[in-house]
Amino acid sequence: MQENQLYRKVSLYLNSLSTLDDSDFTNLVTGKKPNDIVLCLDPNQTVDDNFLGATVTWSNGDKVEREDCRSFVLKVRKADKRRIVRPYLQHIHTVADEIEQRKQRDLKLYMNVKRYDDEGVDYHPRGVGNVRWRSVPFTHPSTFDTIAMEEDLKDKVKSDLEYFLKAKQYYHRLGRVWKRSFLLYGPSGTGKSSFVAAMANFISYDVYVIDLSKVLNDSDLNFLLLQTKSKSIIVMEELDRFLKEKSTGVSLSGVLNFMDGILNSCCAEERVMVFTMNCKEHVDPALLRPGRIDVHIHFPLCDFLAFKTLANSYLGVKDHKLFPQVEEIFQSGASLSPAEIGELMIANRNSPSRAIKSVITALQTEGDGRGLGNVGARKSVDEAGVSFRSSEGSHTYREFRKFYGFLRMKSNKVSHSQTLDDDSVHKVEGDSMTASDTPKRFG
Ligand SMILES: Nc1ncnc2c1ncn2[C@@H]1O[C@H](COP(=O)(O)OP(=O)(O)OP(=O)(O)O)[C@@H](O)[C@H]1O
Ligand SMILES: [Mg+2]
Repeated sequence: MQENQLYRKVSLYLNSLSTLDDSDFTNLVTGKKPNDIVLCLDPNQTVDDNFLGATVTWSNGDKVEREDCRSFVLKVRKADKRRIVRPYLQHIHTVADEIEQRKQRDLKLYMNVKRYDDEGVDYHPRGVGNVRWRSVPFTHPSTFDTIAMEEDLKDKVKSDLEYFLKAKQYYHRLGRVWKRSFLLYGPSGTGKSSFVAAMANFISYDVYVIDLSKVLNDSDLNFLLLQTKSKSIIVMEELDRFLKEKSTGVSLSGVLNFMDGILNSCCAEERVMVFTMNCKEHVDPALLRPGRIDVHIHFPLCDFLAFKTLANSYLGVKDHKLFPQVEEIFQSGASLSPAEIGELMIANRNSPSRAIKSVITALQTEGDGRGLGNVGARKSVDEAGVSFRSSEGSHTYREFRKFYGFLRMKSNKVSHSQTLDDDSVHKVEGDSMTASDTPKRFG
């Protein structure tokens, strides 16, 4: 049920052969970029290749009953077969990997489609095109630079991702699936989805967005996971809403297994899983334990610092005579989401004063009091880099570490077994980061 990676590599390899240019005819296909032209082997076309002195011939396989099952046929002289087939296929792997490396990965955005239509007819009878993902080019412009967020927190996430990309052996030595899970939680319009796009652009991973309303049941969810490719971010948005409203055929245990079940061992390798919620207070704690969720990131409403970042991005102003008034209103407990502030600034982008006055008015009318619970988040984000809030407001950094393990950023030379005592100072040393995999109890 998974894509045959070798087919894709042979296709890349054949389309790179110069002998394809010498053919009497071939198919010209638009590549991923509008001005890309890709030569594609025609069903009735053969193309020769030479390897270790032997001539081999490739052609397209005949159409078999499954319309989506395409194939290539390789013809090798019997006398050459034993000598060249294996090294030749290795050669194809190498060349195809080099081509992929060279190509700026054109990211794709995959969305899952329903299994049955409204009349209950199976969209994907077994064996015929049962691919449940549809893809479009992923062109979201969001980057970590465009997200108004603590620089320190962004740096921590970037180094976490960079470390993850290089940590295959480390995870396997621990007997763990090489995957990383993030929970992004916070009110609407605070940048969660934009942050996912920034992550994808940062590590050049495709994005699979699971629409739980189109998932039939737990096994259907597993089937979708089975069809995802490595080097991808799998996103489950508004998970808290779905679990609360039970507006999906997927059960809590189905989600728990999706996050950390046995299927992960074969289909979650080299994947980043991201779950977004507006509020995690009422979510089953089993869902949030390390291993299911490795990093929690809170997206608070705006405070004055975030407001200034947005004013700089949207209006190009780093300071303004109205800023003291804005700061005072934020300190009185008013707040708005970055989305709301961003929209007001875009609407008045030609006049910074008018834009800032419109934000002041909005803070005084719609934003009054919304920021009261918000201040702690900023503090815990400052301190922890990975914020953590519970129903009684935000915990201090020390409490946070007691509950959810911690991200230790330290130089390679410090042994992994060392546990940091309560008073150790966290600092980023070198580029390695190890995350404790079992919650540490301190003190
Ligand atoms: N922290 C931020 N920095 C910059 N822009 C932001 C930020 N938060 C939100 N925005 C802007 O607001 C709009 C909505 O953001 P986004 O969709 O990421 O919010 P969200 O948290 O996913 O909202 P929801 O919970 O409703 O899905 C986007 O256009 C984005 O550019
Ligand atoms: Mg969103």
